[in-house]
Amino acid sequence: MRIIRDYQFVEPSDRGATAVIGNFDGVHLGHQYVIDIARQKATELGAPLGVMTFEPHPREYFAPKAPPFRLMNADTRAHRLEKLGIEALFELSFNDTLSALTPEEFARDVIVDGLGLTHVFVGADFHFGKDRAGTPAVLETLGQELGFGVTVAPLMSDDVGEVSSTAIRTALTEGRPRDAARMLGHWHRIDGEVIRGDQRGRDLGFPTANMSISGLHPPKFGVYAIEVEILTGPHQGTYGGAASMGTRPMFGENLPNIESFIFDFKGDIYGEQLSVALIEYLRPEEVFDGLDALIAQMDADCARARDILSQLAGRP
Ligand SMILES: Cc1cc2nc3c(=O)[nH]c(=O)nc-3n(C[C@H](O)[C@H](O)[C@H](O)COP(=O)(O)O)c2cc1C
Ligand SMILES: Nc1ncnc2c1ncn2[C@@H]1O[C@H](COP(=O)(O)OP(=O)(O)O)[C@@H](O)[C@H]1O
Repeated sequence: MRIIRDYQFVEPSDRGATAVIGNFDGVHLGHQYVIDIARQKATELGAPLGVMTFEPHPREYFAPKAPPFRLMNADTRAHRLEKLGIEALFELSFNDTLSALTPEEFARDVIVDGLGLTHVFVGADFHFGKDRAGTPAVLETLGQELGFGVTVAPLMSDDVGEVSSTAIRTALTEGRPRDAARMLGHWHRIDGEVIRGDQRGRDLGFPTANMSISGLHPPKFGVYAIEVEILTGPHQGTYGGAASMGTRPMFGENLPNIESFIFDFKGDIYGEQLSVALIEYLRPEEVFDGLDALIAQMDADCARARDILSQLAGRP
């Protein structure tokens, strides 16, 4: 997958692609559905299958002080899109210039002159351009005037309701990772590097691989049954585990993070890339009356997590 960040400097060989336009936060089943529609059309046209997205997320750009809401960072999103067979990722810098373009300017400067797209795809609720003035209907008109194809995909829902990044965030905030997974088409994962903590875990008999969740939408704080993938280094593989997400109130005031105890594993994984899937919420973080009580509860958490993981029939 080629990543193109500046719409004003595009190799001639990268022109002529198709692109699904959106933020793709979570790369959920709704996103995958539009990508499937685009894949068919791209094949028909003999054009590369592309995605146009924005970094930072426009909401982060307009409200930089608002609490973090993203389900994934740009790297994880790119990785997921690549796995879906996207050939060209137009990850455009969302800045003063881009945000100030009117719908007409966006179509002319970015879609046509900049990227030379042949066909674009958007969801029915797509808005674009200064003041969100552009609608799918406006885009269709501009496509006719300027000579690019436009497909507007209907919004996807499942038996329970609309599939959206917002609904996924709510499920995670409420401690319902299985509902999030149903809309994502895969478990919600937190990806990142294993960083050093207070080196306390090993003394408790529960060494934990710590990862920052800074910049990400925080799922409900508490203890989870997890599946861990170690993506780099000599210990690569998939393991079960139990993790604590939050501020570790037993040990003073701490920044929120996720600490994963990996079952049946010994080894040094500092600095390695980990992907932690949230499977089931077990309980809130608590302050216990001493370390023995915490350790007894951690034993019980792990027994429960093992039980839950043993009953998983593969993917959600
Ligand atoms: C299964 C599990 C349950 C946990 N439960 C709690 C808890 O209820 N309250 C709390 O303050 N910390 C809890 N923790 C976090 C531990 O306090 C933390 O992992 C430990 O302090 C090690 O920190 P370190 O990795 O920075 O050394 C839990 C951790 C795990 C793995
Ligand atoms: N079963 C395990 N689960 C998680 N980490 C483990 C495990 N066994 C060894 N480790 C290693 O121990 C480190 C965690 O030990 P810990 O005492 O909790 O220190 P820290 O506070 O730095 O996380 C992990 O980052 C990893 O390198």
